[in-house]
Amino acid sequence: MVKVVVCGAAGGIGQPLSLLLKQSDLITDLALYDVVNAPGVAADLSHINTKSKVTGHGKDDMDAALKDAHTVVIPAGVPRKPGMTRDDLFKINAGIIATLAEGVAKNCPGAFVLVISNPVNSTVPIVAEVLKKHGVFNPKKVFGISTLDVVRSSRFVSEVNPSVDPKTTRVTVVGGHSGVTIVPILSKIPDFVEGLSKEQLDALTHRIQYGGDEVVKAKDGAGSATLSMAYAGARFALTLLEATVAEKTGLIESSYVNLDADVESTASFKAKHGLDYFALDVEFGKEGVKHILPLPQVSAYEQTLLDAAYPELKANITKGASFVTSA
Ligand SMILES: NC(=O)C1=CN([C@@H]2O[C@H](COP(=O)(O)OP(=O)(O)OC[C@H]3O[C@@H](n4cnc5c(N)ncnc54)[C@H](O)[C@@H]3O)[C@@H](O)[C@H]2O)C=CC1
Ligand SMILES: O=C([O-])CC(=O)C(=O)O
Repeated sequence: MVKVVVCGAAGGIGQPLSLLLKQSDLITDLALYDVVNAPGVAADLSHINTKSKVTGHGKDDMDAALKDAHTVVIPAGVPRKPGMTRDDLFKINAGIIATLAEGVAKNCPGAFVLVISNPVNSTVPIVAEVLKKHGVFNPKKVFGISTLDVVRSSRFVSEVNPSVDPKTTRVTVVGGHSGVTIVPILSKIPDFVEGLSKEQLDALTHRIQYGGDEVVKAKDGAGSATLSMAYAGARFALTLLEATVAEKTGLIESSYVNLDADVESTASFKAKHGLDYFALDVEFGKEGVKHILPLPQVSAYEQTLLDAAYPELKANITKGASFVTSA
């Protein structure tokens, strides 16, 4: 059985994400959990003629939804409105995430946990601390989903230089998932940065760092990115399933992870910056994180971006972790 659970499945991200996951033959059971409308969404999706069996689980049915899950994807919680930062969501979403992590610890302690709910920089440490409290934390299995930053980068780069194919050009984005903590390493794209003026580089970098705000503003109070996030979340989840279920090798996605997932590769970076979590390119294996690729060589411009990211990231991590440890 390969059971995938979507928590927050009736929401703006949850519904299209569940639809995309329903396309996969690697999934045998697709469980949709939400505090509202999950049975309706499940009934609808269950008519699609692919292999997985779809079940819907309402408010009082979290344990059954999570029972024996292989992978749990979490887009549960509130999204931003114009004028808010992702950190403004902490007050409501921290408790939601902690409750779901308790459910994971109790019902599927060995599951891969993919955290979409914001603020990702803090919600991932919350999940980790709850799992630690229960003695079931495996840093190789908990992922913050920063894939949308990579997806956006590929697209935005192709808009600046139309000879770049957005589908095949992967941009490495490191750091975290909010504002200045999102650090695109554009210098790694062959022959790209050299052709840009300083103004173009500034504008592109800003657009990648604040791509979420662009959508929040355009939706004008009706929420944040949902369709592009569902695409990005499905891409991440399905790639992880290819590695863990189909045992394909050499698969890489960027993710915001606990650096202890690959101590050998990250120990000196962690010691130097005092950070427990950071988004880096991650190679997947059967058990989740196989290898965290080291921070690539960066330009002087990118070093300035990194220097701005570190303190904010550190504060976000501490806030998330202490929500659990000092509760
Ligand atoms: N990581 C990323 O790149 C991105 C993250 N997000 C974040 O994803 C989250 C969800 O966004 P949307 O789907 O647009 O919001 P939404 O409000 O449309 O959907 C959220 C769903 O979560 C459900 N929910 C609330 N409390 C729950 C609980 N305790 N258990 C289970 N379900 C619960 C709600 O009923 C709702 O259906 C937000 O925090 C948003 O900021 C959004 C876009 C990108
Ligand atoms: O901006 C937001 O609040 C949602 C998000 O994380 C994104 O679109 O990157």
